[in-house]
Amino acid sequence: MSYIDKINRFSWFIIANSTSGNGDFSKQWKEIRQNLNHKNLDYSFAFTQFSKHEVDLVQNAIKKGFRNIISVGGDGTLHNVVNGIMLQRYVKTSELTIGVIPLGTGNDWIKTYHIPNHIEKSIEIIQRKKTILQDIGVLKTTNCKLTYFNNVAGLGYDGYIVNKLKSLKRFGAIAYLLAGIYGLLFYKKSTFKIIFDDKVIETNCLMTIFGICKFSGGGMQFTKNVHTTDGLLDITIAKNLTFFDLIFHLPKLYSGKIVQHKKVATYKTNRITVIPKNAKPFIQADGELVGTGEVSVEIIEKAVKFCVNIL
Ligand SMILES: Nc1ncnc2c1ncn2[C@@H]1O[C@H](COP(=O)(O)OP(=O)(O)OP(=O)(O)O)[C@@H](O)[C@H]1O
Repeated sequence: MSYIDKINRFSWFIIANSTSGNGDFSKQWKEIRQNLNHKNLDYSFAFTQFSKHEVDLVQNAIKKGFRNIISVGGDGTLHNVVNGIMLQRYVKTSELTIGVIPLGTGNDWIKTYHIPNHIEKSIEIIQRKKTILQDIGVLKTTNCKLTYFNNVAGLGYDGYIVNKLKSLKRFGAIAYLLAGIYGLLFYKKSTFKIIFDDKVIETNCLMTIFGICKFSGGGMQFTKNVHTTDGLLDITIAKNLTFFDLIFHLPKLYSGKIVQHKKVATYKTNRITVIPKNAKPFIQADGELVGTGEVSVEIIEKAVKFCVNIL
């Protein structure tokens, strides 16, 4: 074991995004440091200076010998930390552990694992270090650009909402609902050709979702029977759903019962391609915009360890 391994095996490297969420970051950071010190966790930290800076920060930390990373922020910060891990070549990704202290607006990934949106409780979960080796998805978009995701990705209406959210996040968690309603009024469906296993489905489509975990869009559930370690994507094809279908079934978007609607089909697969026929819809991954138009998706089984709330 090298000197670096020895000093960093139990150390955490914290990557903090001061722009996440709508809280007073300096107050939240003070509370985080007090809790970490109180629990005697050994850590170093860095603040992101610009969007996607997480990728470089995580790679430098791994290069220095850190194997445990804490993401302080929302789903976007975590998404970028995961991308940094998946793109580095210093160490096997499954040897790396991520903990999350949620400070974001939607904080959807933590909901699948019952991690509370609470600084002290989330640090307790990190300290316990009960981990799950979770699957990670990979999207291939135009020009063969690869983007990894740890929660939910999709294209169509959900991508349109993510694009709209940029100007609404200052309103806090309600931004997701406002963007959703805006999308219901203005988003135009198009025809998608969807290819997986031995199937080719061509349909007028509101959106196609690729799920690893359960929640997206600030607490909505579009996926069915999610298992985060089964090596399979949970596909939801929301076909010709109308404005009225969605408004009348709004509670079902949050309870997950929307997947039972006759215009919604669900599947499991490990590889899928979606080709929009007459439009270039936005593609989102974990609430971040990653491209437009055609996309191919695969899953990497049991790729990264996450600290989760298992008693
Ligand atoms: N210093 C920075 N300045 C500007 N943007 C940043 C900075 N650091 C990170 N970012 C970007 O901020 C974006 C949003 O962060 P994040 O998603 O964590 O917060 P959020 O949008 O409030 O939460 P959620 O996604 O859970 O709703 C991410 O794309 C991230 O790359």
